[in-house]
Amino acid sequence: MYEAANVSDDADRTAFRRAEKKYKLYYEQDSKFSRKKKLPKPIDLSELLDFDLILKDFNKTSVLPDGIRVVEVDSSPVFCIENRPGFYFIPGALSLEEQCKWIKESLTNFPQPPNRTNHNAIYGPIADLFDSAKQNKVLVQEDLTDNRWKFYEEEGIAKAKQGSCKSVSASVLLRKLRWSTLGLQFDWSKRNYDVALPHNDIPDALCQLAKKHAAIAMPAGEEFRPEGAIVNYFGLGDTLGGHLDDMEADWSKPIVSMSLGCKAIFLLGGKSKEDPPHAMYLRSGDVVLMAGDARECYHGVPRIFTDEENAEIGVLESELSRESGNFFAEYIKTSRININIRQVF
Ligand SMILES: O=C(O)CCC(=O)C(=O)O
Ligand SMILES: [Fe+2]
Repeated sequence: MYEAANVSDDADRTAFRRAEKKYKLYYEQDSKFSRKKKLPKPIDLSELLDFDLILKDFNKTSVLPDGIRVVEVDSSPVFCIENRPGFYFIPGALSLEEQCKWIKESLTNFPQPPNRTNHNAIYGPIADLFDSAKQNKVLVQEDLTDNRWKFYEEEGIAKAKQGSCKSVSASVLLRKLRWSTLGLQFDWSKRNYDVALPHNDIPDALCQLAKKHAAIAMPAGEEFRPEGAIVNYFGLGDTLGGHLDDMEADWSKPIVSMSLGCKAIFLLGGKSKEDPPHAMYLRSGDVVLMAGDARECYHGVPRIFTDEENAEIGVLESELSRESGNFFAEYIKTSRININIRQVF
């Protein structure tokens, strides 16, 4: 499914790869300041599709840019791209309250065992990562032979480390959280769903939300069945390389993909990496659907924005800090979370 963003299999040779390089984060020396200071290199954003703007213009004038179509769902516009059938963009689909709820769930409950995360391979299952980070705890290796790790308060570390065990702080682990899986667990080494792995159902409220937004992309008369989900966590400089999600049985069913936190650039290519991709902004609250032909289209995230001007999460940040203290707000200020929900069978 995924390939690392920095693989050089196709170097600069494909249109998709060239777009990834065009939008990814590079640093350059800042001539005005000290020699060491580096700043993000400015990029040309003029070709990006901005569905927030398209929506505003459409509401005012009923005019759409070339190549963009609209379908109305419960009197809210859903946008399509003419040459990418099966792709749907629902700007601002999630309310502020829903965004806050799913950010909090993504950080607290979703990475809890039996759900797996990228940390499983090294540390085994880790419970209560978010709370441990909040309490400045440290994960210490207890037993070398069976690779057991346990959280300690900072003052307990000296004792725990007497045997020169390895340790890592919970806040570093939270920063390095890259994915967690909900429902049926995806096995990254076998690149498939492993139904034998213990798992919980996807929470009902998330299922209902996914079903509601999936409806427009579903074959007539059928209801979306959320069976597995991948939660992606992005910090500054993190990318998701061009890929297809092809491990689900029935590609007529959509992938329902929700964006939370900092604004990102999404590339929607074609069925070949030679097809020039459409580049578009994904903002907190946007929902994207990929069904049918669009399931065969390469896509990826070459960039997230964490600077105040581009991240566009001021309202979200203040709402999060108002209702639940600074920890969630601090995390999301420099992060993006994507929840993508799939019908597996
Ligand atoms: O982060 C995104 O918006 C896309 C995620 C995605 O394509 C995936 O997880 O398969
Ligand atoms: Fe994907």
